[in-house]
Amino acid sequence: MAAASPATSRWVRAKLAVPVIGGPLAYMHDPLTLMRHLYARYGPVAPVSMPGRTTFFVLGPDACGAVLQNGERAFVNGWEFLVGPFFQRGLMLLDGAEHRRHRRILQQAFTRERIESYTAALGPAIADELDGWRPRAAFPAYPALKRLTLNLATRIFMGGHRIADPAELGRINQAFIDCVQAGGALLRVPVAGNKWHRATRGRAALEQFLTGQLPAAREASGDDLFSVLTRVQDEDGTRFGDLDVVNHMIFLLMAAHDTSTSTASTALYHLGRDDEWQERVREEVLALGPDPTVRQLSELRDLDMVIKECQRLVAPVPVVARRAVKDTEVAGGRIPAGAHTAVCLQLSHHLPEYWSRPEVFDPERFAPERAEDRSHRFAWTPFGGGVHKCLGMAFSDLEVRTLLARILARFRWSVPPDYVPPMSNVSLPYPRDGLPIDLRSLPVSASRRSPER
Ligand code: HEM
Repeated sequence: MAAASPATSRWVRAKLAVPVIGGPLAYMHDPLTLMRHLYARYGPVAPVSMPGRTTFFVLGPDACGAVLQNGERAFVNGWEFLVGPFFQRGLMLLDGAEHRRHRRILQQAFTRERIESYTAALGPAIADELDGWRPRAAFPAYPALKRLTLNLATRIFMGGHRIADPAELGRINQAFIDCVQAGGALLRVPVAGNKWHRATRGRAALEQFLTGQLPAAREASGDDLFSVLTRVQDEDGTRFGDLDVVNHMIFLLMAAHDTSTSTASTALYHLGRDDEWQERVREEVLALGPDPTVRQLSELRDLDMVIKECQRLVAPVPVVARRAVKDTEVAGGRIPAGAHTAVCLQLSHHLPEYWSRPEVFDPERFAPERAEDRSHRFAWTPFGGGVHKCLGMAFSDLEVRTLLARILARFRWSVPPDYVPPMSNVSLPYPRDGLPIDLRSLPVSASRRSPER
């Protein structure tokens, strides 16, 4: 791979040289530059000093694939350290036999029929939400998308138990933000007002809210995820207890809205810079007529390529966390027992060995004729791999497609050609400035063909 430029290498080296907090500082400032620098300097396994520990960064698709597949059973999940207290006992934080047992039960809530029933409500729900968007210059797209996807997640996943009161929704949204942001906290004990403290309060608010709704969800026998989780069972008839349902719901609601928001906001940014692609996917969507079904949307080729390209350029989960349980070797690099390990999915998406001009927005690279994502089994891994591979992949694909299709059918937007959003990388990446876009309604003649209600 091309070495990091001398200026960026100098910059990363300067940050890394700061004792104890240099690693997190370099990561938070620019994770991709850090990963490039480490890969050029150390190869597939690079030690980085973090507060209280050394974390081994795993770089490149061979090494990432080996850790994700975990053939030697040398790794367990490493999320506990980052977000354990706030997403405790969510599926991603479980291991071994317990993880398998919970995943088997949870899978019953993500069968094809269940996903179809969740997604049937997506179109009208998104249309409702978009009614509240007021087109203008510098429309803050990121917070609008985040509100929208959290509303969708609570509406689709919690059915009748959805949060109707905007103030309550605001509190719940903030509680999720606080829990996710704690992952990047340098001080990992609660001190009044710090990140850890806010996350502890956030977790308590989420537990209180969901526990309060639980009896109604049990009674309802509805088709929403919350009710379904109270009923699903594995082949031996094992079901979740109340605490399990609450723990899984907190993780699922977080997983379901932050990641989809990230993909949708990357798409608004790149389509806002590229009129040709924006028009091309709009034409594809409008050709389906006034009310496309989720199934029709799932067959759109250009929209598919755009979404994949956005998830390549900005992986919503840039790194997944593991911990070594024995001394092991990964792609020739040594990782000692007990070491925290950061599997750098994002770097694989940007390596010129696997992608032509990797920094360019070029959805056609996913077309069958080019299929750059097939250059390596682990070249494109926004959803991870191995036993923890994302359970919500199919749902999220349909959600993001429906969301973008509805936006394309209703609005046209742009960003200045030289605008690059300043990203926060404290936890999951998001544009710190709210991603201001110039949002306009489409002329009625165009939107008449749109999938409005
Ligand atoms: C663009 C959207 C999404 C992306 C990029 C994404 C990414 C990921 C990644 C990388 C992992 C693996 C974590 C690891 O290996 O430690 C994961 C796990 C998971 N995701 Fe997603 N996710 C998305 C949407 C969703 C949605 C919508 C849901 C639920 C409705 C969901 C539920 C889960 C669950 C339950 C796990 C844990 C699986 C396990 O540990 O067995 N995700 N996701």
